[in-house]
Parts: sequence; structure tokens; C-alpha cells
Amino acid sequence: MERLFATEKLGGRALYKLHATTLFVGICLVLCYRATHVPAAGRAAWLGMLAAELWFGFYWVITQSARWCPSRRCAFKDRLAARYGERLPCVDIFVCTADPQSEPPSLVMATVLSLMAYNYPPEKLNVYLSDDGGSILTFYALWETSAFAKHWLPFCRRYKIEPRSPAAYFAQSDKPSDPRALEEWSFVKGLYEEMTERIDSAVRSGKVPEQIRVNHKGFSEWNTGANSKDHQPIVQILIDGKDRDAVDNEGNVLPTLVYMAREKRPQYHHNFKAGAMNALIRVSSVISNSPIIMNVDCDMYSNNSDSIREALCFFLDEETGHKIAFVQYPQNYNNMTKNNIYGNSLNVINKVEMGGMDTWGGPLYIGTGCFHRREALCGRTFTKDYKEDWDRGIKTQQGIDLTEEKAKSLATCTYELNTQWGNEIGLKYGCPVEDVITGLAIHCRGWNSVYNDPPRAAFVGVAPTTMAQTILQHKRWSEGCHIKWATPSMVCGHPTRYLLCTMLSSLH
Ligand SMILES: O=c1ccn([C@@H]2O[C@H](COP(=O)(O)OP(=O)(O)O[C@H]3O[C@H](CO)[C@@H](O)[C@H](O)[C@H]3O)[C@@H](O)[C@H]2O)c(=O)[nH]1
Ligand SMILES: [Mn+2]
Repeated sequence: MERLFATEKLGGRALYKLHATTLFVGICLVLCYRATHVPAAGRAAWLGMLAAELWFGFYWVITQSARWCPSRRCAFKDRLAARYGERLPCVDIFVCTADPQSEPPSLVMATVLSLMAYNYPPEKLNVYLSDDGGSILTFYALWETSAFAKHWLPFCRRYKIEPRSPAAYFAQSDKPSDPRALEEWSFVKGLYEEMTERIDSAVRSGKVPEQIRVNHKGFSEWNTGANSKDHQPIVQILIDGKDRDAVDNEGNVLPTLVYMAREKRPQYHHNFKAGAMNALIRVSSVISNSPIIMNVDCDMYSNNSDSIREALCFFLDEETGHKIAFVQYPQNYNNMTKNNIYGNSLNVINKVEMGGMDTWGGPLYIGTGCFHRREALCGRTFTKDYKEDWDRGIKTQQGIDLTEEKAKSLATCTYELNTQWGNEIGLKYGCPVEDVITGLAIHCRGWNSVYNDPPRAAFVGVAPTTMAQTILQHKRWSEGCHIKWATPSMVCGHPTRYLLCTMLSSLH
């Protein structure tokens, strides 16, 4: 049977190998020099130099395993379409946001809209927004979005536009020349701008107007004075994709859209993004329970509406699909500083190293732009005879109120006490780079991963732009992969992979 994807080796490998060989000889010569020139005085400095050279030499040798033979993937969406048509698995999409001041809700909503507008059967798509700020402003923004989506989704489909984040699209696109298209373009643009203005002005004033609050029962969650650090669990299904009446303005079904703010109490540690993701895994398990989970940071919009279909080419491939736990896309940014002075474009990682890690079972999980197999993320160990049920998922709703109550009980502070959540199940806690460690644990359970970097970037986000932000981010990344976060079984189970995780996340 024809494969659903191909792997091709990157060109220029011979040249790189030549370059690497000369470097290796250089490193050996430096070490030789050091060993044969032991000074009589100043031994401490000599020892320090030797230690540094040995460490950097060792680092360099280890990273060669990711640079020696980089490859690129090519997914065949046409073959996927020919084989499966629209009989595709359900997908749950998780977006995490934490603070309406530093992550403006209007931008988060552009991300949410880009995800709702994927070129994918809408009844199989479920978008969840986790709000760690527990903010009525974010909820209000999502409520506005659920109404605007009824215009945005048909517009995207009719004109096959890219990218499908309205903010990015209207900033990039020229006015269409066809008068009918122009009329619609201007109408949708107008609606979008009005909505953004309403959201931004609510954020500026810090409150949602009273006449709006009566429009949805969800606003009443804030009647008791919930604040970001102390509030009850909130789950609101804003669009129920299983409801035949929830349709866009052309009568097509809409994707499910859910707002979640897990319970926060000062006496319980919330475990940052990993805690939010784990709450989402549980909440989604009673609403949609799709076999595939995708997650993005709130500042990373989908730039390519075919990314889901491409990711499925890997999962559904007959030969190797059953081994794959996650498909990782690179992090691309659209706000590079002049000359990329802080190296934020992550070129070496994105273009070479992530695609070069196949020998070690595939790329790292880097926290955003990643499609997971739900079972693997929830702690399942790989076995040859495991067969995924791609048809799984909740197809009929029990009644929204009942489902919401059930979901809230899974998003409480006490739910995880004395359980394996944060350890064997879901994302790992306690580590500043929960993603890399979680990915390592998945590999240690026997699964592989795949890296896919299509010519049209799948996700585009916002990188740090100042020295201070960059240093903070790198400090967190470097600390995160320190040995103390990995258990001995993880280090021993995949020693080279562990070293690579440590080194790739600490020295860029
Ligand atoms: O308590 C928190 C803190 C953060 N976030 C969200 O987590 C995401 C990432 O946080 P950010 O502060 O933007 O970290 P970055 O350094 O930009 O993130 C990179 O590094 C992280 C740690 O490795 C990964 O989790 C991210 O996916 C990756 O983009 C954002 O969407 C936040 O809203 C939460 O949901 N809850
Ligand atoms: Mn970020």
C-alpha cells in the first residue's frame, strides 16, 4: 500500500560532514595542547580551561547525532483523502492563555478563530480555551468570537483564504478586485474590527457592560467576585457542535467551542501550563474525548489550514503510524528583531536538529504546535498489539448543563490529589519545561514522534523582542532540562535522548 508520507534526506550533508570533521580534529588538537602543556603555576586556571573544553567538546559530539543526517517529511494529503475521504478522527484543540493584560484577548481570539477555521469537518473539531487568568474579559471575548465565527468560517471556506487568523489575514491581504468578493470582504472586515474594538475597550475599562452580561448564563460565574487566584471551576460550552441548531450563517455545523478556567485556590499549587493542560485533558474527556489532541500557545495562530490533515498522514500511515505518539510542528515567529540578534528564529533547531533526531525516535515535544495521541499523553505504554480506535469520541451530548457540571468536577484543585496526574498521566509537573520532559517520558514508554515542517508554516507566533525577555526564556529552558527533573528511569531508559534534550534546550 502506498505510504501516506515520505522521508527525504536534506542536501548538503557531505559538505557538513567535511566541516564537522575539521571541527572534530580542531577539538582534538586543543585537547592535545592542553594535555601536553601543563603549566607549573596557575594550575587552577588550567584545570578550569580543561574542564570547559572537555564539556563543550562532549556537548558538540553529542549534538552531532542530531545534525549528522537531518531529514524532511512530506505528507500526502491527496492519498489520505483518497483512502479515508471525510471518515477522519475527531480532534480536540487546546489553547492556553494566562493573563488578559500581557496576552490581549483580541489576539487570543484571532488564534481561536484560525483554529476553528481549519479545513476539517467542523463536527469533528473541538476547540477548548483554558484561561488561567480566570477572567470575565477573556470569557466575554470568547463569547463574541462564537458569534463572529458564524461569519468568519463560511468566508474562509468560500474564498479558501490563508492564513485564517482574521488579524493576520486582514493585515496581509489586498482588497479583492471582484466587486462581490470585495463587498463581502469589507463586510467581514468591518464586523471583525467592531468586535475587536468592543473586546479591547472592555479590557481597557476592566469590565464587561451590564447589558451584555445578561446575554449568556456564563457571565454569572463572576457574580461572586471570582479573581484570578481564587475562584471556582468554570466550564462553559459556548458552541455545542452536536447541537443541530448551532450553525453558521450558511447553515453548516460549527466546531464545538468551550471555555474553561480550572479552579484556583491560594493554598493549592496550580502547576502553570502543565496544570492547565491536564485539566483540559480531563474536561475534554467528558465533552468530546477525541483520540487526537492538539495544543498551541495563545499567541500562535494557525497559518496553514491543512495542518490537521497533514498530521493525520503520519498517525494513519499503515506501516509506522501505530508507533507515533506525537507529531510536532516547528515554532515560527513573525516578529523577528532586525538581523535576528537574539537568535529567536531558532533556525538550527527548526531546520536541522528537530528533523535530525529520527535515530533517537523523533523530535522533542516543544509545548506548542503539537498533535498528540490522547492515549500516549495519558500514560499508555507502547505495545505492538495496541490498536487505536480512531472512531472514538463523544457523538451525542447528554445535555449541556449536566456535561458542564461533570466537567467542572474534573477541574477542581483537589481532583489530582493522590493520583498519578502530573507524573505518569498527562503533562509532568515541577519542571519549567514541562513539554520537553513530558516528551522524553513518552519516548521512554516506547513511542516515537515525527517532525513536520511544511513549506507553508503551520503556526506563527510572537517571539521575545527584548534582551530581558530573551534571557528569561532561555534561563527557564536551560534550567528546565537539568538532571534533577528527569527520573533515573528516564535518564537510563534513553540516555542519549536525555542528553540531547538537555543540550538542545540549554545551549541556544
Ligand atoms: O500558568 C500558566 C502559565 C502559562 N500558560 C500558557 O502557557 C503558554 C506558554 O507560556 P509562555 O509564558 O508564553 O512561555 P514561552 O517561553 O513563550 O513558551 C515556550 O516554552 C514553554 C516551556 O517550555 C512551552 O510550554 C511553550 O509551549 C513554548 O512556546 C502561554 O500560552 C501561556 O498563556 C498557562 O496557561 N498557565
Ligand atoms: Mn510565549
